[in-house]
Amino acid sequence: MNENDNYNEEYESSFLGDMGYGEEGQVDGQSSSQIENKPKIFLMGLKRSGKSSIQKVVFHKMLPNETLFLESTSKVVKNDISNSSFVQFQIWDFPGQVDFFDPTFDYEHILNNCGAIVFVIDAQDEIGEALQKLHQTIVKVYQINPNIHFEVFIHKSDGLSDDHKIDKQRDIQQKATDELLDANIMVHPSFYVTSIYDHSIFEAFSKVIQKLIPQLPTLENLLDVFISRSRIEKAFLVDVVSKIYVATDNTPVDMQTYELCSDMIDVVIDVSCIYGLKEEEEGLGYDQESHSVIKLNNGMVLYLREVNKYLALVCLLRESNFDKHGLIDYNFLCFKKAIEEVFSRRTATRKKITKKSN
Ligand SMILES: Nc1nc2c(ncn2[C@@H]2O[C@H](COP(=O)(O)OP(=O)(O)OP(=O)(O)O)[C@@H](O)[C@H]2O)c(=O)[nH]1
Repeated sequence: MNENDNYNEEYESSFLGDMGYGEEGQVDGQSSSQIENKPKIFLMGLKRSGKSSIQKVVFHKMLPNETLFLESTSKVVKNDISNSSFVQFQIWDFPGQVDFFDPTFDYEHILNNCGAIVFVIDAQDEIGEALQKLHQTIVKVYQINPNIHFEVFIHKSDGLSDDHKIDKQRDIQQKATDELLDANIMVHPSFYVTSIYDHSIFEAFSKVIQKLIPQLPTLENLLDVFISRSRIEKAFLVDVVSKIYVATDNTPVDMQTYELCSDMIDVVIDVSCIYGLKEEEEGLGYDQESHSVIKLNNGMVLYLREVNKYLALVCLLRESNFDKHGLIDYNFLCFKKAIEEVFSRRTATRKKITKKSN
């Protein structure tokens, strides 16, 4: 099997292309070496476990119900995800029927630039075969590139009761880690219970991607300082198009809060598109003017500000702490400036690397 014969490139589906964004995220303007050098995330797992659906729902805004009509993938599908300044990577969707370790497939070469392997297990199906394949994959990949992160999605959890979900996760986690210990493989995969029918898939993908962002500790520190100075309960730095959060402060993430913050982006963009854009003007309805405050009936306030053309800061705070909102606005400007610095350093470093490699 030849690598080049077996993938479909779906670069045209990049959100950047859709939104007409240019500069850094430009897909068409990138040389093939630039595209190749982006970290890769591999989606693997048995047939019909839900790999293509995950990719379509998270990065292509496909409605979960529409995935029912997805055909089985027959070739490796490469997707270039360049929608956010911090999130630039490729996703490779491996069909369940393809044997990744077929000797004629140049897997050693492609594993070298791989950042993470997301292994999808259908939680509604028999797990024995999936666990076996997961084990084989980890053992082989670890020998070639021990730096790859292994992420296991215990998927289609919507079909399970809450108790059953916990049991399933415990069972899979226990069996998978025991087998690795027996084989003396020092890998600690992360496990997530996911479904495309709720926000769990976005939360899990956010965590997978965060591990690939070298600036993550800086972003988290900035968010910590920002929330403590502004008396905010929770803040997310969200990629506007995919709704993946690239960073959050270090207080625990509650799924409902994340869902609320993510829904707020939709509300703001929908209202901007309907009432904010001039006639015949096309666009995402999101620019440097975008900001919004929504007071909820439970005494909490949602606060959204544009950070750059890809990212929004969405916060949840108590209404009683919103009295000094001038202070929050001021702190936000300092936060935004700091993010710009992180961003410009990154761009400068990249340019240097590109120059050197030329
Ligand atoms: N209930 C439920 N069904 C899901 C979920 N995710 C995917 N599915 C369904 O699972 C079926 C298979 O999904 P695909 O995304 O085609 O699976 P795949 O792993 O890409 O399959 P191959 O291309 O054959 O490797 C589809 O009917 C999806 O609608 C989920 O979270 N919950």
